[in-house]
Amino acid sequence: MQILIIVNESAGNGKGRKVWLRLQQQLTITYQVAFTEYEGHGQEIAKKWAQQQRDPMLLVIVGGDGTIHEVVSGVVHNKNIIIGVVRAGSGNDFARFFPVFHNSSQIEHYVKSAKASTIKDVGIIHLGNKQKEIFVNNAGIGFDAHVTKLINTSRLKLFLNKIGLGKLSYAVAVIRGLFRFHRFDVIVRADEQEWQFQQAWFVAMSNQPYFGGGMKITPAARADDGLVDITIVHGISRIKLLLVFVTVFFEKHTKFKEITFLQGQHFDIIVGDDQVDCHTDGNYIGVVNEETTIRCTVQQNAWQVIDKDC
Ligand SMILES: Nc1ncnc2c1ncn2[C@@H]1O[C@H](COP(=O)(O)OP(=O)(O)OP(=O)(O)O)[C@@H](O)[C@H]1O
Repeated sequence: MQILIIVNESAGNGKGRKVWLRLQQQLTITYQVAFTEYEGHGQEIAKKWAQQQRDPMLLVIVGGDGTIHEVVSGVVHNKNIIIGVVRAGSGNDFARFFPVFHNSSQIEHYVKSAKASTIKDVGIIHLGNKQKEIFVNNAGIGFDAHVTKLINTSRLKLFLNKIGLGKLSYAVAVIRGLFRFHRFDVIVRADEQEWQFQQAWFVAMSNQPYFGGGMKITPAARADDGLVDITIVHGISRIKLLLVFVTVFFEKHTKFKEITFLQGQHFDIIVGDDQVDCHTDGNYIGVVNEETTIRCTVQQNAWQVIDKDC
């Protein structure tokens, strides 16, 4: 079985490089390696390799959720590619739900043994007619995407990274976002049904339960049920939103009347504001407005992951 390792050395504020150096020292099997050098490069590398592939290939990703998003985007519907991940990100929501490799011996054992894999769903969002993106973990519009944008554009992150406090940048961005963010009205439609929400903080579209670095926001989401799970947090104060974030860690947020859970095969989402931020798997993708219908669907049998924790 051919093995390609795609490494994002910058993932997890430099953790990618450390994890890779350890793997490199320990691996005794034959493999090829490619390093991502810029945003979107993971998708380009994965696509190029997958197109040439005639036999099964294990594609090992050393990185976080954003790198996984890019690589899976490059190989969806390619039956020869099996994804294995060695987590090296900051949030690592993928690794909280999907099976991953924890060390080099697990990779070697997998390659030498039965090489079992399972087939998973992928979420899809269309932003109007212009843009189509997949999501492996989740996509979101509103507060979570706004926080992602703040982290990406903040000079504070560079500074915190320099002094070894990079992990703080998420907390700082959440607090800044909490005071700046404008809540928005939103309509969600599915077949004949319509729901209207006022003063929404965010709409999360999930393929698996975890979001934002370990919050089990959508406990019912499963990546092989052919369904997408929508969570809308609406009509609550800033202080109560913080309370929601705390209770998510204990799965008590499901009791709030201001959090609505929907499940289905497809949804149309229309915001009543002119600039609402949007992300897929933690990668910021831009803004949507009243003119952009966001169509969210799911595709089954879209990609393969190693069968279970090795
Ligand atoms: N060499 C590089 N330098 C800078 N950014 C890169 C490089 N290679 C890839 N990237 C970008 O880095 C982004 C972040 O990577 P990734 O999501 O894996 O790490 P993370 O944000 O620390 O982890 P997580 O998403 O799990 O919190 C990716 O979306 C990718 O576009």
